[in-house]
Amino acid sequence: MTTLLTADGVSRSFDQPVLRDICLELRAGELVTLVGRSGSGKSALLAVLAGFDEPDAGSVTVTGSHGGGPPPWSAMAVLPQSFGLLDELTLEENVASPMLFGGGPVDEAMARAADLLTRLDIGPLARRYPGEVSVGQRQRVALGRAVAGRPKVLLADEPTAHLDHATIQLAVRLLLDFVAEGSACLVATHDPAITTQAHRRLELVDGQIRQ
Ligand SMILES: Nc1ncnc2c1ncn2[C@@H]1O[C@H](COP(=O)(O)OP(=O)(O)OP(=O)(O)O)[C@@H](O)[C@H]1O
Repeated sequence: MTTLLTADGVSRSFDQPVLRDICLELRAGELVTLVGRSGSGKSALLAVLAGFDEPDAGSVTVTGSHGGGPPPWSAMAVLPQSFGLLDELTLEENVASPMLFGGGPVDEAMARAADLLTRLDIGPLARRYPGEVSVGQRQRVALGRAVAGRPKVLLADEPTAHLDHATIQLAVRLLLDFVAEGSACLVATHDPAITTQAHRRLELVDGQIRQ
C-alpha cells in the first residue's frame, strides 16, 4: 500500500512533553482512528501532522507536499473541532469550495456538493447558511467539505461529536468510501462507532503511540 503520510520521531512539548518520539504512517485506503484520554495530545498531534504546528524534533512528510508549512488542499484536508465553515457561503458553496478554489468546473463542484449533502442527509438544506442550521448539521457540512476535493490525506478531529447514532453511520460510510478511492484518513475520536469500523486503531498514551 502506498504511504501517504509519515511522521518520524515527532516530539512536542509545551509546559511538559506532550508528544514523545512518535512514528506513524498513513497508507492509501486506510481509515485509522486515534484515541487517548482528554489532554493526551490528540489535537496536538493532528496540528503537527497538518503542518499547523512545528515539532520540536522529528519530521512529517506528506505525499504531494513540498517544503515547510501546511500542505496544499489537494494533498491534505483538515477537519477541525470548530468546523471552520465560511459563514457567508451557503452549505453547498461551503462543500464545493475546495473544488472551486482549486479551479475545478463550477457545475461539477456544485453537483458533487449536492451529492455529498444528500449522502449526509442534509440535501434539502443546501441553500441555507451555516448560521441557519444546527450544530450537528454544520458538522456534516464540514465533513462533506473535507472529502469534497478528494485530498490524499484527511485529518479529522472528533468529526462525529455532535451526531446521533444513525447519522454517525452515514459519516463513517462516507469516510470508508473516501479512503476506498485511494486516500487515507486519521480520525481523533472517542466514538466506538468509528473505532470498531476503522482499519487500524492507534492510542496515545504518555505521549507515545500504541497500535
Ligand atoms: N498551544 C498550547 N500551549 C500550551 N499547552 C498546550 C497547547 N496546546 C495543547 N497544550 C496542552 O497539550 C496537552 C494536549 O492537548 P490536546 O488538545 O492535544 O489534547 P487532546 O487529546 O486533543 O484532548 P481532548 O480529547 O480533550 O480534545 C494538554 O495538556 C494541553 O493543555
